[in-house]
Amino acid sequence: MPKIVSARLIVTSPGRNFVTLKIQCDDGTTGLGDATLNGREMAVASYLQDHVIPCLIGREAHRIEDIWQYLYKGAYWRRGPVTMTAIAAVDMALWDIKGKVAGLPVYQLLGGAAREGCMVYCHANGTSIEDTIATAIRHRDEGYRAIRLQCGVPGLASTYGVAKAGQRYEPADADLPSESVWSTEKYLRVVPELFAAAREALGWDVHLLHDVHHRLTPIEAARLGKDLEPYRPFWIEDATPAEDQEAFRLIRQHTTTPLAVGEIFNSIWDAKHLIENRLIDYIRATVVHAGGLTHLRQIASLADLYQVRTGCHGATDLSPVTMAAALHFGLSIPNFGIQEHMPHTDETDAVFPHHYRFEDGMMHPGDAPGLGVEIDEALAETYPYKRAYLPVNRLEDGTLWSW
Ligand SMILES: O=C(O)[C@@H](O)[C@H](O)[C@H](O)CO
Ligand SMILES: [Mg+2]
Repeated sequence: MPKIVSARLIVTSPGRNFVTLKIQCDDGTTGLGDATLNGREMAVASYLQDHVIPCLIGREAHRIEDIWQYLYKGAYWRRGPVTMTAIAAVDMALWDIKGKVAGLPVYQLLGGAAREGCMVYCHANGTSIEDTIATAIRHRDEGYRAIRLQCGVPGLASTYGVAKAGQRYEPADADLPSESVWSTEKYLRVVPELFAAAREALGWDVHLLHDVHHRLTPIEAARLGKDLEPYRPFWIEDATPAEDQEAFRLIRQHTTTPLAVGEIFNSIWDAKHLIENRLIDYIRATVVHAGGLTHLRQIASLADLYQVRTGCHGATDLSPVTMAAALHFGLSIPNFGIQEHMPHTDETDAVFPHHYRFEDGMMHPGDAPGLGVEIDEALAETYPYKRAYLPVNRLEDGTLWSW
């Protein structure tokens, strides 16, 4: 049985910041785990370095469940994004090690392929409706079967998910959070126009998605869901802030547009009420922020009882290690729905050589043992950490609203 002899962190910024945990065993096997918590990266790095790594040394790497329970229950302070991201990093690295020792890709350890590949959706972000649709057409021609549409809002400056000409939002350049102005009224006028134009231009054979980024009230979200119904969106995401989960009942009473929630969830307890009350259709919890494969599997199993499917978060602030883990997971579970795919920069792909691949709108994790991702540490060192944040938004009168 391989024993853990060392564990260390690699922090690199080849476009965005990534925190990676590398665990090494006495037989020489190494495993990688993603520990990236966008905008709060160093908090997780410290949690691992100062508190978790000392507890790992000498443990049997194959005892994944026991180590998970030890880190979760032993912390006393259960749940929370920092804790659960740190546990996720350890968990991913241990599955990677188990796969390498067994000579099997992780999806085989999870039960084997339940489908041929994972359908992914990409992003079409534009400054205008025309611009967004031109990007969407390009992505469809690349083979994507599902596309998330976000466009600039006339009269508003750009913010995350809403771009304006000459003001494209660049998170990695912001040393402090940038501030933008938000207007729900203006936003709610443009999204149905975008979807109408998109169906006109793209037809009905491609799935269309939209992310609201938690910026609406329940009745506004209900209105948006109804307005989009004629265009059959695959989902609207994060329609309202999910702290108030009963809000989704109100949205549901008004619209059959499918709802996706959960990229900021870190525990099955965040998702339980929404799933058991059938208030959502897709759960977006991810490997990296929801306690790793060990815990995400529990969330997906609960969701499966209620025909809620997965739609895991996959933005570029989740590292290629998470992308690989998500694909092993998605390939093997019964209730996979869709996986987000925002391609990383070439620099990031070079730092994290990997075996996953995109073909014909689907992704596959590949058949290399373990997760199938490595890290080029010398190259990683050439991209030092740079503090970076998501933006914040205020209403036109200055009230702080959302990110
Ligand atoms: O659904 C998405 O891809 C966005 O909401 C991203 O999650 C955001 O950049 C934080 O990672
Ligand atoms: Mg989102």
